[in-house]
Amino acid sequence: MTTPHISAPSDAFAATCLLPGDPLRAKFIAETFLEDVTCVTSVRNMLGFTGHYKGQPISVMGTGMGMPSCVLYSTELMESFGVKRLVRVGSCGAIHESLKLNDVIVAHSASTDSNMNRRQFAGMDYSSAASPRLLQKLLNYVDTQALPVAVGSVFSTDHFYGSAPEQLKTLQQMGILAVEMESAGLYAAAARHRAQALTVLTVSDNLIHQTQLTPQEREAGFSTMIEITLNALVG
Ligand SMILES: O=P(O)(O)O[C@H]1O[C@H](CO)[C@@H](O)[C@H]1O
Ligand SMILES: O=c1cc[nH]c(=O)[nH]1
Repeated sequence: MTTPHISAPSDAFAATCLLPGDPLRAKFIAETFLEDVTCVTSVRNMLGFTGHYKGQPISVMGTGMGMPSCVLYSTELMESFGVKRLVRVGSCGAIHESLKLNDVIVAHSASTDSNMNRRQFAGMDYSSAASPRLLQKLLNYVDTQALPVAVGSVFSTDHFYGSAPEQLKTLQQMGILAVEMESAGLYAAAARHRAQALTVLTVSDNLIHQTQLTPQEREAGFSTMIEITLNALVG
């Protein structure tokens, strides 16, 4: 099976696929956490892998940055490779006072300044929400293990460098935890394909205190988030 952006056998992916933005984070996750790993696609260096975690098949593939790229790869994975559970494992900029660098967030919903979802929703505002089942699975695991994970709404923006101070203030007033660039599109694409999606994030930047992780930490860090996500999914 070949799609414009993924070249792999039609059964190359597991039904559950982790989706980091960074393809090198996908490689790190595959090599660090999965067993029996095969690299199944590398078109444009957007690396995808399939292996096993605690005996269960799991794939991991980069999506690139922003909603157009993430929705493109997610759509091909759902339509042509049988992926049914899509779990974004990304980085984000925290805007909530309670959050510190490296904290883990689960996004139950995602607002956006993008027009992508409106274009597919007859000009109306779609309510982008996580799969209740996946969210429940993750929260059950987190509660059982008493892990400090924040649950709330995030903001998926088209502009990494475009956040005006007044926009951040508006987001804070609505209780948004953090800013990232994909979840609103991913949640809507999954709904359209009757698939399940969830986003788990690690705080890489604090937009209030102007602190941030290094590029190396963004590529190869985030082990806490990955372990929580994998253990929740196979539990
Ligand atoms: O670390 P990833 O998963 O790429 O996620 C965040 O990082 C990128 C911006 O640096 C955007 O894709 C944003 O959503
Ligand atoms: O989209 C993102 C991702 C990480 N940090 C940010 O500030 N924004």
